[in-house]
Amino acid sequence: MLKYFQNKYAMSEKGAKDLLRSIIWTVIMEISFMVPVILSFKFLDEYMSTLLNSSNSQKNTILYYVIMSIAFFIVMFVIAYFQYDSAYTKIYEESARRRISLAETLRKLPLAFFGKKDIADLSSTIMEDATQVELLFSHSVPQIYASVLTVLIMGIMLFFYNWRLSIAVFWVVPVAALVFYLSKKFQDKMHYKLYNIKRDISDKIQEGLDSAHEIKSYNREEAYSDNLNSKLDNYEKYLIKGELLIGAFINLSYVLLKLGLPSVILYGAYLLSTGSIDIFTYLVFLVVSARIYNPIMDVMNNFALLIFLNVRIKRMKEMDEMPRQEGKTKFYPKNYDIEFNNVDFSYQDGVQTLKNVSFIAKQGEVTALVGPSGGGKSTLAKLAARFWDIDKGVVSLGGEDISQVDPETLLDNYSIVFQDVTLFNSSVMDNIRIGKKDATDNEVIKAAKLARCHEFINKLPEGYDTLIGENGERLSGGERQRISIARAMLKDAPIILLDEATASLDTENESKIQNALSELIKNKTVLIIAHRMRTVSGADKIVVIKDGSIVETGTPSQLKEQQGIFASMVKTQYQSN
Ligand SMILES: Nc1ncnc2c1ncn2[C@@H]1O[C@H](COP(=O)(O)OP(=O)(O)OP(=O)(O)O)[C@@H](O)[C@H]1O
Repeated sequence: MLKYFQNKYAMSEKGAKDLLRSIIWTVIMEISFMVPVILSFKFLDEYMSTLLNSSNSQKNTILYYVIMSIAFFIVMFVIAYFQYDSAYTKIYEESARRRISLAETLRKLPLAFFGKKDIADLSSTIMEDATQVELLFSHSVPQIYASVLTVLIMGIMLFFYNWRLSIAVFWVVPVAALVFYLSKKFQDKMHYKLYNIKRDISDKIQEGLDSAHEIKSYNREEAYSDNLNSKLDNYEKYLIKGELLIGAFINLSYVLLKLGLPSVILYGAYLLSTGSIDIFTYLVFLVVSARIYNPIMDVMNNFALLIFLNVRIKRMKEMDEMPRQEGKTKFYPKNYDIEFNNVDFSYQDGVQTLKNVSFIAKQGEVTALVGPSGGGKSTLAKLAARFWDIDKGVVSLGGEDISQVDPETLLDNYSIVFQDVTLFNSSVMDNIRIGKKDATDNEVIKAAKLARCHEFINKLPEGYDTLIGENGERLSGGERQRISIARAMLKDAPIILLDEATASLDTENESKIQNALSELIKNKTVLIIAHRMRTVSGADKIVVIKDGSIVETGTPSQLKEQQGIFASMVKTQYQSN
């Protein structure tokens, strides 16, 4: 049972145990709710017979039942306490564990996995799905299982008590269940469809938020909102259709269930008149049939939620099963040479991005990756830092295969400056300090000066303490890039990856930064991607990548002599300048 819960609901062992405990307590609580009414009838039955027999034991009977009632009240209180604790407190603990484990999974996913579209999806899995699952587990799942068990236990007990009346109580259950079962396939389909439409809408909204500038500048607002509106209309249409049809099936099942009570009244009255049962038995069955259908209705009510839960759990499982990157957390390479050895890589099955790539980026040298757009330069740089794991071959650092090293440990050795700089809505000081958590203010300022940031930071309203807005919206492209360079300066790691690092800088700033970078990169392994040939002319080695393969390697002067792609790129750029 525990294993079943663990697999079905992607739970920890402790969570599965708590769920089982919660189900048991809910069953005990459901059954205990019937006891006071039965106790009252028992009391009435005995009290009446003592009255009729004019016996003297009336007082004793009352006292006995008062004590019983108080004792039972206490027992019910204790049961309710344990039920609450197991269904809420413990389930929330599991939920916290689930969120932590999802977040932990995120840490271990390949870094490059976090494309923009995926982020909307991931955050909805962590926040919305986890919240819904939490609600379902505290409010519905234990109740559903408990309801089924309660009906089973009560059914068996009643059957032994009086099988004929039990049939009158329970004949409606399989009939209602059949109608319900027949509608299940339809409900499944409806929920799946609705869920996907909803996800599609949140993706669309996220896309709108991410590309608000582009939408405005290309006058695409109307097209965007028409598209979103039609998706919302579609969602509403399905929602109404689904609610109506599901409601119709569920109500039909309810009506069928309700036929149970009149069956017991009529058949019980008949049995009573023939003397086959006594009045107490008749009353007990009336009480039971007034209550027993509630748990069954609960199951039906919550069944749709269970189907919905399955969809969400499936997504969580998918996330849990994504390939994680792990490896040793102690890593001391003997040098910082990066070597690609016969590397194949593809983002998607069937579309090979890199083919049989081999080259070395040596420590103390600047290795420049150049080539036509889409050739695979950025991909190569990302693979050098294990943003993805490769399909074939080896990428090694200091002779050690990086796929065996924990990505966080590995990245300690890298300073990375990308085209798209991510800044956080905190102070400039904190944004630079990301490069080195324990850096002093003076160290941050020194790095900022080297990256030519100091001047513009001082002009900000509160200098280094200025909050720079969501993703640095208050800074220009060049300023953001310089902040990113300052981070790299501060981190001062032995390997430097520069992806178009100076693309958004004006000529004056670019040359200043080039000087600063030349300080930074001394005796380091530098892998630089640059389109501008001026940037790479000082490189020690050029690697030309075209269509995912290396087509030329050598020093700039060697390649110029070869009259190949590099030479023609240099020529074209100087002509256009
Ligand atoms: N995350 C991704 N998922 C799928 N395909 C991708 C992804 N990133 C890049 N690609 C594809 O891989 C190929 C190589 O892209 P890459 O960005 O490495 O080229 P590049 O040489 O750096 O291009 P550019 O100079 O234009 O930046 C391209 O065809 C690109 O469409």
